[in-house]
Amino acid sequence: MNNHHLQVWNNCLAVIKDNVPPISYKTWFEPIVPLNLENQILTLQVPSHFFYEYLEEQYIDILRKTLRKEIGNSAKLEYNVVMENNHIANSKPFSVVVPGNNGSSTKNRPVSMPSDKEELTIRNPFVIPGIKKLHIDSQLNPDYSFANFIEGDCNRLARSAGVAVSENPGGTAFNPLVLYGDSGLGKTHLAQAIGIKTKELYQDKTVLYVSANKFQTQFTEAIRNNNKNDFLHFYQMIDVLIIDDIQELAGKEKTQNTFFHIFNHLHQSGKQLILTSDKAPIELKGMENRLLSRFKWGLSADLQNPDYETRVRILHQKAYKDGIVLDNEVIEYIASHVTNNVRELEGALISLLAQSTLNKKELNLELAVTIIDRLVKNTKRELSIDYIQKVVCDHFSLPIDVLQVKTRKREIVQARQIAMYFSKTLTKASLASIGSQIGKKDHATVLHACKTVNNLIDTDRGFKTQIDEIDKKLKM
Ligand SMILES: Nc1ncnc2c1ncn2[C@@H]1O[C@H](COP(=O)(O)OP(=O)(O)OP(=O)(O)O)[C@@H](O)[C@H]1O
Repeated sequence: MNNHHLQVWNNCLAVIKDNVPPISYKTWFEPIVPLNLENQILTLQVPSHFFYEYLEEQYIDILRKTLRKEIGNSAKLEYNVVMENNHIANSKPFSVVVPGNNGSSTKNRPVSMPSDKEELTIRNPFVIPGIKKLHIDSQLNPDYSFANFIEGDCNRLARSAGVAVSENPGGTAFNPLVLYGDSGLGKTHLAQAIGIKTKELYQDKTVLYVSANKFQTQFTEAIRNNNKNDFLHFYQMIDVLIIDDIQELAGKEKTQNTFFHIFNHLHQSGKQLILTSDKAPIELKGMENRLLSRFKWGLSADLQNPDYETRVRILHQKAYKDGIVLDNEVIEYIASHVTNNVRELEGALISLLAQSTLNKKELNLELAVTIIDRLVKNTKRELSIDYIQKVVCDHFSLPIDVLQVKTRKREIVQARQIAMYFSKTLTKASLASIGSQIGKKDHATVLHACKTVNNLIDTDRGFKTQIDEIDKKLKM
Protein backbone atom coordinates (compact mmCIF):
# COMPACT_ATOMS: atom_id res chain seq x y z
CA MET A 1 0.00 0.00 0.00
CA ASN A 2 1.26 3.46 -0.86
CA ASN A 3 2.03 5.38 2.29
CA HIS A 4 3.08 8.56 0.58
CA HIS A 5 0.09 10.48 2.02
CA LEU A 6 1.15 9.48 5.56
CA GLN A 7 4.67 10.68 4.92
CA VAL A 8 3.49 14.00 3.50
CA TRP A 9 1.05 14.62 6.34
CA ASN A 10 3.64 13.72 8.98
CA ASN A 11 6.03 16.22 7.45
CA CYS A 12 3.31 18.87 7.56
CA LEU A 13 2.53 17.98 11.17
CA ALA A 14 6.16 18.38 12.18
CA VAL A 15 6.08 22.00 10.99
CA ILE A 16 2.62 22.66 12.42
CA LYS A 17 3.61 21.27 15.79
CA ASP A 18 6.36 23.86 16.06
CA ASN A 19 4.00 26.67 15.18
CA VAL A 20 0.83 26.14 17.19
CA PRO A 21 0.35 25.82 20.96
CA PRO A 22 0.52 22.19 22.19
CA ILE A 23 -3.11 22.17 23.32
CA SER A 24 -4.29 23.40 19.92
CA TYR A 25 -2.14 20.83 18.21
CA LYS A 26 -3.63 18.10 20.33
CA THR A 27 -7.16 19.33 19.85
CA TRP A 28 -7.19 20.18 16.19
CA PHE A 29 -4.43 18.21 14.49
CA GLU A 30 -4.03 14.92 16.33
CA PRO A 31 -7.59 13.78 15.49
CA ILE A 32 -7.00 14.27 11.76
CA VAL A 33 -6.50 11.09 9.74
CA PRO A 34 -4.72 11.41 6.38
CA LEU A 35 -6.58 9.25 3.84
CA ASN A 36 -5.14 9.71 0.43
CA LEU A 37 -2.84 11.71 -1.84
CA GLU A 38 -3.66 11.80 -5.52
CA ASN A 39 -3.02 14.42 -8.19
CA GLN A 40 -1.53 16.71 -5.56
CA ILE A 41 -4.77 16.52 -3.57
CA LEU A 42 -4.31 15.46 0.03
CA THR A 43 -7.49 14.11 1.64
CA LEU A 44 -7.85 14.47 5.38
CA GLN A 45 -10.53 12.88 7.50
CA VAL A 46 -11.98 15.19 10.15
CA PRO A 47 -14.56 14.26 12.78
CA SER A 48 -17.18 16.89 12.07
CA HIS A 49 -18.25 19.74 9.90
CA PHE A 50 -17.49 22.13 12.71
CA PHE A 51 -13.99 20.73 12.95
CA TYR A 52 -13.43 21.50 9.30
CA GLU A 53 -14.85 25.00 9.70
CA TYR A 54 -12.59 25.64 12.63
CA LEU A 55 -9.50 24.48 10.76
CA GLU A 56 -10.46 26.70 7.86
CA GLU A 57 -11.01 29.66 10.12
CA GLN A 58 -7.92 29.32 12.29
CA TYR A 59 -5.29 27.29 10.53
CA ILE A 60 -5.68 27.72 6.81
CA ASP A 61 -2.47 29.75 6.47
CA ILE A 62 -0.22 27.23 8.07
CA LEU A 63 -1.94 24.37 6.23
CA ARG A 64 -1.47 26.14 2.93
CA LYS A 65 2.23 26.85 3.55
CA THR A 66 3.15 23.38 4.71
CA LEU A 67 1.23 21.67 1.93
CA ARG A 68 2.79 23.77 -0.78
CA LYS A 69 6.21 23.05 0.66
CA GLU A 70 5.51 19.30 0.62
CA ILE A 71 3.51 18.85 -2.60
CA GLY A 72 4.15 21.96 -4.65
CA ASN A 73 2.27 25.12 -5.57
CA SER A 74 -0.79 23.43 -6.98
CA ALA A 75 -1.35 21.49 -3.76
CA LYS A 76 -4.96 21.01 -2.79
CA LEU A 77 -6.60 19.87 0.37
CA GLU A 78 -9.80 17.92 0.73
CA TYR A 79 -11.67 17.33 3.95
CA ASN A 80 -13.60 14.15 4.42
CA VAL A 81 -16.12 14.85 7.15
CA VAL A 82 -17.03 11.58 8.80
CA MET A 83 -20.20 11.90 10.79
CA GLU A 84 -19.90 8.95 13.10
CA ASN A 85 -23.55 8.61 13.93
CA ASN A 86 -26.42 9.58 11.72
CA HIS A 87 -28.36 11.41 14.38
CA ILE A 88 -25.49 13.46 15.68
CA ALA A 89 -26.18 16.15 13.17
CA ASN A 90 -27.73 16.69 9.81
CA SER A 91 -25.54 14.90 7.34
CA LYS A 92 -23.38 17.76 6.23
CA PRO A 93 -21.66 17.23 2.91
CA PHE A 94 -18.06 16.51 2.27
CA SER A 95 -16.18 19.75 1.90
CA VAL A 96 -13.15 20.46 -0.15
CA VAL A 97 -10.85 23.35 0.39
CA VAL A 98 -8.42 24.49 -2.23
CA PRO A 99 -5.69 26.58 -0.71
CA GLY A 100 -4.71 28.01 -4.05
CA ASN A 101 -3.68 31.51 -5.12
CA ASN A 102 -7.09 32.98 -4.42
CA GLY A 103 -7.19 31.71 -0.88
CA SER A 104 -9.54 28.95 0.11
CA SER A 105 -12.76 27.90 -1.52
CA THR A 106 -15.15 25.11 -0.75
CA LYS A 107 -17.32 22.74 -2.72
CA ASN A 108 -19.45 19.77 -1.80
CA ARG A 109 -19.48 16.01 -2.30
CA PRO A 110 -21.41 13.22 -0.61
CA VAL A 111 -20.32 12.09 2.84
CA SER A 112 -18.35 8.89 2.97
CA MET A 113 -19.13 6.60 5.90
CA PRO A 114 -16.37 4.08 6.69
CA SER A 115 -17.84 0.81 7.86
CA ASP A 116 -15.52 0.51 10.86
CA LYS A 117 -16.73 3.80 12.33
CA GLU A 118 -20.22 2.97 13.39
CA GLU A 119 -19.79 3.53 17.08
CA LEU A 120 -20.57 6.87 18.56
CA THR A 121 -17.39 8.36 19.88
CA ILE A 122 -18.65 11.76 20.98
CA ARG A 123 -19.03 11.76 24.74
CA ASN A 124 -22.17 13.33 26.07
CA PRO A 125 -21.38 15.23 29.27
CA PHE A 126 -24.92 14.61 30.48
CA VAL A 127 -24.82 10.81 30.46
CA ILE A 128 -22.71 8.25 32.21
CA PRO A 129 -19.60 7.57 30.15
CA GLY A 130 -19.80 4.31 28.29
CA ILE A 131 -23.41 4.60 27.21
CA LYS A 132 -23.22 4.55 23.47
CA LYS A 133 -26.64 5.71 22.42
CA LEU A 134 -26.73 9.44 22.62
CA HIS A 135 -29.86 10.38 24.43
CA ILE A 136 -30.04 13.98 25.49
CA ASP A 137 -32.21 14.74 28.44
CA SER A 138 -33.34 18.32 27.92
CA GLN A 139 -32.97 19.01 31.66
CA LEU A 140 -36.33 20.79 31.67
CA ASN A 141 -38.60 21.07 34.68
CA PRO A 142 -42.22 20.47 33.58
CA ASP A 143 -43.48 22.92 36.25
CA TYR A 144 -41.80 25.76 34.41
CA SER A 145 -44.35 25.82 31.60
CA PHE A 146 -45.97 28.80 29.90
CA ALA A 147 -49.26 27.72 31.46
CA ASN A 148 -47.74 28.30 34.90
CA PHE A 149 -46.14 31.60 33.96
CA ILE A 150 -48.40 34.53 34.76
CA GLU A 151 -48.27 37.34 32.27
CA GLY A 152 -48.10 40.98 33.38
CA ASP A 153 -46.70 44.29 32.20
CA CYS A 154 -43.47 43.23 33.90
CA ASN A 155 -42.82 40.35 31.50
CA ARG A 156 -45.07 40.84 28.46
CA LEU A 157 -42.37 41.49 25.86
CA ALA A 158 -40.11 38.70 27.09
CA ARG A 159 -43.00 36.25 27.26
CA SER A 160 -44.33 36.96 23.79
CA ALA A 161 -40.83 36.79 22.29
CA GLY A 162 -40.46 33.45 24.08
CA VAL A 163 -43.69 32.13 22.58
CA ALA A 164 -42.59 33.25 19.11
CA VAL A 165 -39.22 31.54 19.52
CA SER A 166 -40.74 28.27 20.68
CA GLU A 167 -43.10 28.26 17.70
CA ASN A 168 -40.28 28.84 15.26
CA PRO A 169 -36.93 28.07 16.91
CA GLY A 170 -34.01 29.56 15.01
CA GLY A 171 -36.42 31.10 12.54
CA THR A 172 -37.20 34.46 14.13
CA ALA A 173 -35.13 37.60 14.50
CA PHE A 174 -34.90 36.83 18.23
CA ASN A 175 -31.69 34.84 18.00
CA PRO A 176 -30.18 34.88 20.50
CA LEU A 177 -33.03 35.67 22.86
CA VAL A 178 -31.47 37.19 25.96
CA LEU A 179 -33.73 37.34 29.02
CA TYR A 180 -32.39 39.54 31.75
CA GLY A 181 -33.49 40.95 35.08
CA ASP A 182 -32.93 40.75 38.82
CA SER A 183 -32.93 37.51 40.74
CA GLY A 184 -36.22 35.70 41.28
CA LEU A 185 -38.16 37.43 38.52
CA GLY A 186 -38.72 34.37 36.34
CA LYS A 187 -35.82 34.20 33.87
CA THR A 188 -35.19 30.49 34.41
CA HIS A 189 -38.91 29.75 34.37
CA LEU A 190 -39.45 31.57 31.10
CA ALA A 191 -36.36 30.14 29.42
CA GLN A 192 -37.47 26.64 30.38
CA ALA A 193 -41.03 27.34 29.23
CA ILE A 194 -39.62 28.06 25.76
CA GLY A 195 -37.77 24.75 25.84
CA ILE A 196 -40.85 22.84 26.98
CA LYS A 197 -43.07 24.37 24.33
CA THR A 198 -40.49 23.74 21.61
CA LYS A 199 -40.34 20.08 22.62
CA GLU A 200 -44.13 19.89 22.50
CA LEU A 201 -44.25 21.37 19.01
CA TYR A 202 -41.12 19.74 17.57
CA GLN A 203 -40.47 16.37 19.20
CA ASP A 204 -37.41 15.65 17.08
CA LYS A 205 -35.59 18.84 18.01
CA THR A 206 -32.79 18.52 20.53
CA VAL A 207 -33.40 21.03 23.29
CA LEU A 208 -30.94 21.49 26.11
CA TYR A 209 -31.11 23.61 29.23
CA VAL A 210 -27.84 24.09 31.09
CA SER A 211 -26.71 26.57 33.71
CA ALA A 212 -23.59 28.53 32.87
CA ASN A 213 -21.98 27.02 35.96
CA LYS A 214 -22.62 23.49 34.77
CA PHE A 215 -21.34 24.40 31.33
CA GLN A 216 -18.17 25.74 32.95
CA THR A 217 -17.69 22.60 35.05
CA GLN A 218 -18.19 20.34 32.04
CA PHE A 219 -15.72 22.39 30.07
CA THR A 220 -13.08 22.14 32.82
CA GLU A 221 -13.66 18.38 33.03
CA ALA A 222 -13.39 18.06 29.27
CA ILE A 223 -10.05 19.88 29.25
CA ARG A 224 -8.78 17.77 32.13
CA ASN A 225 -9.75 14.58 30.35
CA ASN A 226 -8.59 15.73 26.94
CA ASN A 227 -12.14 15.66 25.63
CA LYS A 228 -12.51 19.19 24.43
CA ASN A 229 -13.50 18.00 20.98
CA ASP A 230 -16.26 15.85 22.37
CA PHE A 231 -17.47 18.76 24.41
CA LEU A 232 -17.60 20.99 21.35
CA HIS A 233 -19.22 18.37 19.20
CA PHE A 234 -21.82 17.66 21.81
CA TYR A 235 -22.90 21.28 22.05
CA GLN A 236 -22.80 21.90 18.35
CA MET A 237 -25.50 19.35 17.68
CA ILE A 238 -28.13 21.00 19.88
CA ASP A 239 -31.09 22.64 18.11
CA VAL A 240 -32.23 24.87 20.96
CA LEU A 241 -29.55 25.69 23.51
CA ILE A 242 -30.63 27.45 26.70
CA ILE A 243 -27.82 28.74 28.92
CA ASP A 244 -28.93 30.14 32.26
CA ASP A 245 -27.08 32.86 34.18
CA ILE A 246 -24.58 33.62 31.46
CA GLN A 247 -23.01 36.32 33.70
CA GLU A 248 -21.36 33.42 35.57
CA LEU A 249 -18.93 33.09 32.65
CA ALA A 250 -17.47 36.53 33.43
CA GLY A 251 -13.71 36.38 33.58
CA LYS A 252 -13.62 32.75 32.37
CA GLU A 253 -11.80 33.46 29.15
CA LYS A 254 -11.26 29.91 27.94
CA THR A 255 -14.85 28.92 28.51
CA GLN A 256 -16.02 32.08 26.79
CA ASN A 257 -13.79 31.30 23.85
CA THR A 258 -15.28 27.84 23.50
CA PHE A 259 -18.77 29.19 23.95
CA PHE A 260 -18.01 31.72 21.22
CA HIS A 261 -17.35 28.88 18.78
CA ILE A 262 -20.42 26.98 19.87
CA PHE A 263 -22.48 30.14 19.53
CA ASN A 264 -21.17 30.83 16.04
CA HIS A 265 -21.71 27.32 14.87
CA LEU A 266 -25.25 27.10 16.16
CA HIS A 267 -26.21 30.56 14.95
CA GLN A 268 -24.82 29.93 11.50
CA SER A 269 -26.67 26.63 11.30
CA GLY A 270 -29.98 28.32 12.11
CA LYS A 271 -30.16 26.87 15.62
CA GLN A 272 -31.74 28.79 18.47
CA LEU A 273 -29.87 30.25 21.45
CA ILE A 274 -31.61 31.44 24.59
CA LEU A 275 -29.53 33.08 27.28
CA THR A 276 -30.44 34.49 30.65
CA SER A 277 -28.49 37.06 32.57
CA ASP A 278 -28.87 39.19 35.67
CA LYS A 279 -27.86 42.24 33.66
CA ALA A 280 -28.51 43.70 30.23
CA PRO A 281 -25.81 42.55 27.77
CA ILE A 282 -24.48 46.10 27.62
CA GLU A 283 -23.79 46.06 31.37
CA LEU A 284 -22.13 42.64 31.55
CA LYS A 285 -18.59 42.93 32.86
CA GLY A 286 -15.75 40.50 32.21
CA MET A 287 -17.17 39.26 28.91
CA GLU A 288 -15.34 39.27 25.61
CA ASN A 289 -16.56 42.02 23.31
CA ARG A 290 -17.06 39.65 20.42
CA LEU A 291 -19.48 37.65 22.59
CA LEU A 292 -21.28 40.74 23.82
CA SER A 293 -21.73 42.02 20.30
CA ARG A 294 -23.26 38.68 19.33
CA PHE A 295 -25.65 38.79 22.27
CA LYS A 296 -26.98 41.99 20.73
CA TRP A 297 -27.75 40.34 17.39
CA GLY A 298 -31.13 39.12 18.55
CA LEU A 299 -33.49 40.46 21.17
CA SER A 300 -32.72 41.37 24.77
CA ALA A 301 -35.91 41.46 26.82
CA ASP A 302 -36.01 42.35 30.49
CA LEU A 303 -38.16 40.98 33.28
CA GLN A 304 -39.23 43.49 35.87
CA ASN A 305 -40.70 43.32 39.31
CA PRO A 306 -44.37 42.39 39.01
CA ASP A 307 -46.85 45.08 39.99
CA TYR A 308 -49.46 44.55 42.68
CA GLU A 309 -52.10 43.13 40.31
CA THR A 310 -49.67 40.61 38.84
CA ARG A 311 -48.49 39.60 42.30
CA VAL A 312 -52.10 38.91 43.26
CA ARG A 313 -52.61 36.75 40.15
CA ILE A 314 -49.37 34.86 40.76
CA LEU A 315 -50.45 34.11 44.34
CA HIS A 316 -53.88 32.94 43.22
CA GLN A 317 -52.28 30.62 40.69
CA LYS A 318 -49.74 29.19 43.13
CA ALA A 319 -52.42 28.62 45.77
CA TYR A 320 -54.67 26.97 43.21
CA LYS A 321 -51.82 24.71 42.10
CA ASP A 322 -51.22 23.70 45.72
CA GLY A 323 -54.91 22.92 46.04
CA ILE A 324 -55.70 25.53 48.69
CA VAL A 325 -58.31 28.22 48.78
CA LEU A 326 -57.16 31.51 50.27
CA ASP A 327 -59.32 34.46 51.17
CA ASN A 328 -58.76 37.47 48.97
CA GLU A 329 -57.71 39.53 51.98
CA VAL A 330 -54.92 37.07 52.75
CA ILE A 331 -53.69 37.15 49.15
CA GLU A 332 -53.91 40.93 49.06
CA TYR A 333 -52.01 41.23 52.31
CA ILE A 334 -49.16 39.07 51.01
CA ALA A 335 -49.14 40.88 47.65
CA SER A 336 -48.87 44.29 49.25
CA HIS A 337 -46.15 43.33 51.72
CA VAL A 338 -43.92 40.96 49.78
CA THR A 339 -42.81 43.09 46.89
CA ASN A 340 -39.22 42.22 46.10
CA ASN A 341 -39.57 39.37 43.65
CA VAL A 342 -41.63 36.31 42.75
CA ARG A 343 -39.37 33.88 44.59
CA GLU A 344 -40.03 35.71 47.87
CA LEU A 345 -43.72 35.76 47.09
CA GLU A 346 -43.66 31.98 46.72
CA GLY A 347 -41.59 31.67 49.89
CA ALA A 348 -44.15 33.69 51.84
CA LEU A 349 -46.99 31.47 50.65
CA ILE A 350 -45.07 28.32 51.56
CA SER A 351 -44.28 29.65 55.07
CA LEU A 352 -47.90 30.46 55.58
CA LEU A 353 -49.01 27.00 54.50
CA ALA A 354 -46.37 25.33 56.62
CA GLN A 355 -47.29 27.30 59.75
CA SER A 356 -50.97 26.65 59.29
CA THR A 357 -50.47 22.91 58.75
CA LEU A 358 -47.84 22.30 61.42
CA ASN A 359 -49.50 24.39 64.11
CA LYS A 360 -53.01 23.46 63.02
CA LYS A 361 -53.95 27.12 62.75
CA GLU A 362 -56.61 28.52 60.50
CA LEU A 363 -55.17 30.08 57.39
CA ASN A 364 -56.65 33.54 57.86
CA LEU A 365 -55.57 37.18 57.77
CA GLU A 366 -54.40 37.13 61.38
CA LEU A 367 -51.97 34.30 60.69
CA ALA A 368 -50.85 35.99 57.45
CA VAL A 369 -50.09 39.24 59.30
CA THR A 370 -47.95 37.43 61.89
CA ILE A 371 -46.03 35.30 59.42
CA ILE A 372 -45.57 37.86 56.69
CA ASP A 373 -44.50 40.63 59.05
CA ARG A 374 -41.89 38.35 60.54
CA LEU A 375 -40.67 37.40 57.09
CA VAL A 376 -40.67 40.91 55.76
CA LYS A 377 -38.80 42.28 58.77
CA ASN A 378 -36.20 39.55 58.32
CA THR A 379 -35.64 40.49 54.71
CA LYS A 380 -35.40 44.22 55.51
CA ARG A 381 -37.86 45.04 52.80
CA GLU A 382 -37.78 48.24 50.84
CA LEU A 383 -41.25 49.68 50.64
CA SER A 384 -42.82 49.66 47.23
CA ILE A 385 -44.57 52.63 45.71
CA ASP A 386 -47.65 50.42 45.24
CA TYR A 387 -47.73 49.69 48.92
CA ILE A 388 -47.27 53.34 49.90
CA GLN A 389 -50.22 54.30 47.69
CA LYS A 390 -52.31 51.58 49.27
CA VAL A 391 -51.55 52.67 52.84
CA VAL A 392 -52.15 56.35 52.05
CA CYS A 393 -55.47 55.55 50.37
CA ASP A 394 -56.54 53.26 53.23
CA HIS A 395 -55.69 56.01 55.69
CA PHE A 396 -57.97 58.49 53.93
CA SER A 397 -60.55 55.79 53.04
CA LEU A 398 -60.04 56.36 49.33
CA PRO A 399 -60.08 53.63 46.67
CA ILE A 400 -56.48 52.95 45.58
CA ASP A 401 -56.98 53.68 41.88
CA VAL A 402 -58.25 57.17 42.62
CA LEU A 403 -54.66 58.42 42.74
CA GLN A 404 -54.31 57.61 39.06
CA VAL A 405 -57.35 59.69 38.10
CA LYS A 406 -56.80 63.12 36.58
CA THR A 407 -58.60 65.41 39.00
CA ARG A 408 -58.06 68.61 40.99
CA LYS A 409 -60.23 67.46 43.90
CA ARG A 410 -58.34 68.70 46.93
CA GLU A 411 -58.42 65.51 48.99
CA ILE A 412 -57.18 63.45 46.09
CA VAL A 413 -54.47 65.93 45.12
CA GLN A 414 -53.27 65.94 48.72
CA ALA A 415 -53.32 62.13 49.06
CA ARG A 416 -51.30 61.92 45.87
CA GLN A 417 -48.78 64.46 47.19
CA ILE A 418 -48.44 62.50 50.42
CA ALA A 419 -47.88 59.26 48.50
CA MET A 420 -45.22 61.02 46.44
CA TYR A 421 -43.58 62.42 49.57
CA PHE A 422 -43.35 58.98 51.21
CA SER A 423 -42.15 57.38 47.99
CA LYS A 424 -39.35 59.93 47.86
CA THR A 425 -38.36 59.53 51.51
CA LEU A 426 -38.81 55.76 51.89
CA THR A 427 -37.73 54.31 48.52
CA LYS A 428 -34.77 54.69 46.24
CA ALA A 429 -36.98 55.45 43.25
CA SER A 430 -36.22 58.52 41.14
CA LEU A 431 -38.59 61.49 40.95
CA ALA A 432 -39.44 60.52 37.38
CA SER A 433 -40.22 56.93 38.32
CA ILE A 434 -42.35 58.03 41.31
CA GLY A 435 -44.26 60.44 39.08
CA SER A 436 -44.90 57.83 36.42
CA GLN A 437 -46.27 55.37 38.99
CA ILE A 438 -48.41 57.87 40.89
CA GLY A 439 -50.87 59.49 38.51
CA LYS A 440 -48.50 59.58 35.52
CA LYS A 441 -46.99 62.90 36.58
CA ASP A 442 -43.57 64.32 35.74
CA HIS A 443 -40.60 64.75 38.06
CA ALA A 444 -41.34 68.47 38.65
CA THR A 445 -44.77 67.60 40.05
CA VAL A 446 -43.18 65.13 42.47
CA LEU A 447 -40.63 67.73 43.57
CA HIS A 448 -43.41 70.25 44.13
CA ALA A 449 -45.42 67.65 46.11
CA CYS A 450 -42.45 66.96 48.42
CA LYS A 451 -41.95 70.69 49.08
CA THR A 452 -45.67 71.21 49.77
CA VAL A 453 -45.80 68.29 52.22
CA ASN A 454 -42.66 69.49 54.03
CA ASN A 455 -44.14 73.01 54.33
CA LEU A 456 -47.40 71.67 55.70
CA ILE A 457 -45.60 69.46 58.22
CA ASP A 458 -43.86 72.58 59.53
CA THR A 459 -46.95 74.79 59.60
CA ASP A 460 -50.02 72.58 60.17
CA ARG A 461 -50.16 70.45 63.32
CA GLY A 462 -53.18 68.42 62.24
CA PHE A 463 -51.47 67.61 58.96
CA LYS A 464 -48.30 66.58 60.76
CA THR A 465 -50.29 64.16 62.95
CA GLN A 466 -51.75 62.53 59.84
CA ILE A 467 -48.29 62.15 58.33
CA ASP A 468 -46.96 60.60 61.54
CA GLU A 469 -49.81 58.11 61.59
CA ILE A 470 -49.24 57.08 57.98
CA ASP A 471 -45.51 56.84 58.66
CA LYS A 472 -46.21 54.47 61.55
CA LYS A 473 -48.50 52.32 59.39
CA LEU A 474 -45.89 52.14 56.66
CA LYS A 475 -43.18 51.04 59.07
CA MET A 476 -45.34 48.55 60.96
N1 LIG B 1 -44.60 35.35 35.96
C1 LIG B 1 -44.51 34.30 36.78
N2 LIG B 1 -45.57 33.48 36.98
C2 LIG B 1 -45.49 32.44 37.82
N3 LIG B 1 -44.38 32.10 38.52
C3 LIG B 1 -43.29 32.87 38.37
C4 LIG B 1 -43.30 34.01 37.50
N4 LIG B 1 -42.09 34.59 37.55
C5 LIG B 1 -41.36 33.85 38.40
N5 LIG B 1 -42.08 32.82 38.90
C6 LIG B 1 -41.62 31.81 39.87
O1 LIG B 1 -40.69 32.44 40.74
C7 LIG B 1 -39.63 31.56 41.07
C8 LIG B 1 -38.31 32.20 40.71
O2 LIG B 1 -38.23 32.30 39.30
P1 LIG B 1 -36.88 31.97 38.51
O3 LIG B 1 -36.08 30.92 39.21
O4 LIG B 1 -37.26 31.71 37.10
O5 LIG B 1 -36.14 33.37 38.66
P2 LIG B 1 -34.76 33.85 38.02
O6 LIG B 1 -35.04 35.20 37.46
O7 LIG B 1 -34.22 32.84 37.10
O8 LIG B 1 -33.85 33.99 39.31
P3 LIG B 1 -32.25 33.82 39.44
O9 LIG B 1 -31.63 34.93 38.68
O10 LIG B 1 -32.03 33.95 40.93
O11 LIG B 1 -31.91 32.48 38.92
C9 LIG B 1 -39.88 30.28 40.29
O12 LIG B 1 -40.47 29.33 41.15
C10 LIG B 1 -40.88 30.68 39.22
O13 LIG B 1 -41.77 29.62 38.90
